[in-house]
Order: sequence, then structure tokens, then C-alpha cells
Amino acid sequence: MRLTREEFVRTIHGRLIVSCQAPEGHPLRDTPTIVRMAQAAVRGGAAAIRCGGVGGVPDVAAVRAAVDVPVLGLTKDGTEGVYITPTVAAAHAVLDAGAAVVAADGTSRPRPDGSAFADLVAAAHGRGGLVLADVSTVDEGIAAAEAGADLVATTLSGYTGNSPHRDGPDLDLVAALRKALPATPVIAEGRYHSPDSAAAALARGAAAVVVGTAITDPAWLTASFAAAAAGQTGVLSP
Ligand SMILES: CC(=O)N[C@H](C=O)[C@@H](O)[C@H](O)[C@H](O)COP(=O)(O)O
Repeated sequence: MRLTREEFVRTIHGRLIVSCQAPEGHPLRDTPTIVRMAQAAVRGGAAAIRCGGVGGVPDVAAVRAAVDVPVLGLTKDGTEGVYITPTVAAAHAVLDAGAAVVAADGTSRPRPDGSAFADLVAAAHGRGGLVLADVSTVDEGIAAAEAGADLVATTLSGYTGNSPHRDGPDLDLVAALRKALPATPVIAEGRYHSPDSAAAALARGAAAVVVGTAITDPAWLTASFAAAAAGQTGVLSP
């Protein structure tokens, strides 16, 4: 699916994107399960699906074939430094698998193939794809937009050395990017764990909000219920 930025933004504007991923070793980590996760998310109203990650290109291709909403694809190579679609070759592969948008690390940290982020953007545009820059600060967002990113996302806030580490989402970064980049759509992503927080991101100027864990990880959901239950232990007799 090839879309112009305007077409893509029209599709997602004011809506939810669901990130359908599971880490290595997770009980849900296989491609058919990720596909069903994506189908369930679309049934619930997801405007687009973000997928790939450690499942990589096979997940992107399988989800793309199974849903009729745009796919934001990524690969993940490790967990340190630049690991989200870190190379030009990875971006090509994600787009060739049918993603409308490639989500890639948009920071200025060194990339494993020695390329610059602008090289990845040019390569993706050459394939007719759009680029979502995952960043952690306003300055990174500005640099990514200058390098040609079609959209920027707050995905990496809390996961880099120069961004604040917090339990909840970085709503301040959403607002700051919106102000600094009036012509570049901002996607809110990272630790949106409630419908209210997702709505707050849209109110702060996000074009759309990405939710992953809080929708797609039953282990995380169970742990939050289990913790609440443990807090009540002894209040009522069985
Ligand atoms: C930092 C990083 O590697 N984020 C990844 C990006 O694709 C995913 O692991 C997250 O699940 C995704 O960003 C959605 O966030 P959350 O699961 O918090 O709703």
C-alpha cells in the first residue's frame, strides 16, 4: 500500500494506532498470533497497525496481508543504541513487505551501517514509502524533520540517555514537538496505558496515538490486576 503523507494522515487523524509486537520469549511471540492480534485491534477500531519489531519483515508481510488498514513497519536489532529499523537495508525490506510507513530510529546516534538518518529517508522515499522518525527529544524531532521525515513520534522518550525516564507517557514532548514542528504531524507513543492518557495526547496536539503493551500484552494486564488484588489481600475473607 503506497500512500501520500496527506492520505496517511487523513486516515489516522485523531485516532488510535495499535502496536502489535511481542518480545523474544513472550508466549505471544509468533507471527500467526501477531496477525490475530492485529485483526482484533482493527475490529476494535485501530486506524493503522504498527508491527514488526523482533518479528521483523515476516510479521510486517503477514499483517499487511491480513488487515485492510495501513501498516507502519519496523525491524528491531537488539535493545541498545539504534535498534529500530537501524539500516537502509532494513527500511527497504520493511517497505518491500508492504508497509506504507517505515518507523525508524530518528535520533542522530551512530547507525550500524554508517548511514545518516537522511540516507534512510531518501531510500524510503525512493521506494514510495513514508518515514516515521522515532525520537526522544524536541531537538531530535527537529533534526529528523529537517532530514525529511514525514512524521515524528515520541517513541524513544525514556529509552535514551538524553530523555527523561518516567513511568507514564511524555505528554510534554508531544506538546513541544507540536509547537516546534507545525508542518510535521506528531505521533504520541510510549507508555500510554489508559484511554484517558491516549485522549490527553490528542488534546496536546498529537495527530494520532500509538498504544502497544496496554492493549496487546495479557501478561502486563494480568500483572496490573494481580498487583491490585494483592493490595487488597486480607480485606475480605475468602
Ligand atoms: C522503546 C521501544 O522499543 N518501543 C517499541 C517500538 O516499536 C515497542 O516496544 C513499544 O511497545 C511501542 O513503542 C509501543 O509502546 P507501549 O508498549 O509503551 O505502548
